[in-house]
Amino acid sequence: MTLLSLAHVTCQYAQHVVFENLSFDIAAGELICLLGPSGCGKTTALRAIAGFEPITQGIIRLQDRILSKPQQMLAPEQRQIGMVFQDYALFPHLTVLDNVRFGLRTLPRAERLARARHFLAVVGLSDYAQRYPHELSGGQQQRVALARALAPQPAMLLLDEPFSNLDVDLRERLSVEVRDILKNQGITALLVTHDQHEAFALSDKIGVMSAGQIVQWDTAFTIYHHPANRFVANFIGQSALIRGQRLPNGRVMTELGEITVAAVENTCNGQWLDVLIRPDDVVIDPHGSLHASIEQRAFKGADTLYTLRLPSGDRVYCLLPSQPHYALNEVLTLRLVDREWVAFAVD
Ligand SMILES: Nc1ncnc2c1ncn2[C@@H]1O[C@H](COP(=O)(O)OP(=O)(O)OP(=O)(O)O)[C@@H](O)[C@H]1O
Repeated sequence: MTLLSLAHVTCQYAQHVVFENLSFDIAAGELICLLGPSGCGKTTALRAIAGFEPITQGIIRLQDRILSKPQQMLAPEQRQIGMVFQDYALFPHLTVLDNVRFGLRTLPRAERLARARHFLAVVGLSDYAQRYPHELSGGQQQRVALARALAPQPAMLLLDEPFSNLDVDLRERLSVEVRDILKNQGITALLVTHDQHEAFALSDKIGVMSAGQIVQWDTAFTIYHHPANRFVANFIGQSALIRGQRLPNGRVMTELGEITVAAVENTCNGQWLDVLIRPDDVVIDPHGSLHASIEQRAFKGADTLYTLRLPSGDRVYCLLPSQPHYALNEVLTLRLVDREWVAFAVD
């Protein structure tokens, strides 16, 4: 069942159109992430849904209620939408408990207290109820902000780069934790971020945005392994593009061998294609037929990302367990994994 729907929405600041004709639906219980580079319009989309920005075309609905249409905006506090911001936005002079209780003013006193305590327990902070925000770590503050947003039991939650002030390790851990909390609570949520690891960890589906448009809407797995276009291929994960030529048998001949690629629109025999090779597409195999020398390596703890130079001078990436640790300039014997490859036509 669709909970939130944006249909043909345009949003602009004076004459500057941030996006036009933006449409997507979010089903009840889904965790969706808008992911895209800085300036592509993610935050503006979130602010339009939250009721902080007017729209000049289209319609935004939450179930059967109209939230926004041109010249008509439901006030943010009437939308039944909770917000979690990048900077936590906690009240510094209120305790953790009072921060969570703050949005429940319409409830009877005892119920406010019980509800606030319940949501502090949901985010694992019951023991911190009497502390002040400055006595908490960044991750704890963000969990208080989450409890505060959940306490009024909104119809859905919007999260604006919620983990970007946290260090990388904590960011990934908290993303997974928050996903569990939201799933356990059955909350529908829309997150915006430019951090793909955050998006991967938290969301059921990702809408990749570029210049005000959604260019792919799918699971993280599909977006990573089957990007819809070159922009998505380059923006998500590490990618190498290897030139190949379509053969009469429909397969593609590349320096890495003859491979089968997924359908590419408007291609014919002899056409040049760029085949996407991910770091996990290349594996060490003593019986493999590929040889490449190590040009660079980036140690990542459990794995190492190697930049490999092929005989032609083209490069591919290869992610391997960090042991054994191969040396720079060492020549590795490799093969490609068995898969249907994604390719893009060369203009
Ligand atoms: N209040 C504003 N007035 C005018 N232009 C704005 C305003 N806010 C944002 N913009 C412009 O609108 C465009 C989209 O901004 P937006 O903040 O939605 O992007 P974003 O994808 O969320 O970027 P980031 O990841 O950097 O937050 C940008 O070109 C930005 O400069």
